[in-house]
Amino acid sequence: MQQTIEALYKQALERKDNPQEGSYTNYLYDKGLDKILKKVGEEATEVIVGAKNTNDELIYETADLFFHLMVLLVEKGVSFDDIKDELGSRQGQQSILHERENWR
Ligand SMILES: N=c1c2ncn([C@@H]3O[C@H](COP(=O)(O)OP(=O)(O)OP(=O)(O)O)[C@@H](O)[C@H]3O)c2ncn1[C@@H]1O[C@H](COP(=O)(O)O)[C@@H](O)[C@H]1O
Repeated sequence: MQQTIEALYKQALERKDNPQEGSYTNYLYDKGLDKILKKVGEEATEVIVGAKNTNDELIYETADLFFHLMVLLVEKGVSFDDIKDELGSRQGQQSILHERENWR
């Protein structure tokens, strides 16, 4: 079974709107922003360590980081569309940069 990052975001949003008993996501919301930021920092570090070890470890830690990032976005009231818009706005910029490099 596969899970998209957007579906992960929606799940995190659903937990915010409808808290569930025993939910790890709700545990993070209850602890607050500093706890979520601490987890994002830890998971980002674990991605770096994982990348130095094995791809299996890198994949595992990346999934952890994505999950905690989605919780952070929900906590801060940033929508997934905000991220998609930002990424979309860079697509054009990137090709302009490449064109400039090709002129040199
Ligand atoms: N993708 C994830 C996911 N990735 C990681 N984790 C949790 O993140 C935690 C990270 O482990 P750590 O050892 O770093 O943390 P810990 O020691 O358990 O807890 P801390 O006190 O350090 O926060 C684990 O408890 C994992 O279960 C996740 N928890 C939930 N999800 C998704 O969110 C959905 C809803 O989950 P609940 O909110 O728990 O119902 C799930 O069905 C999943 O799809």
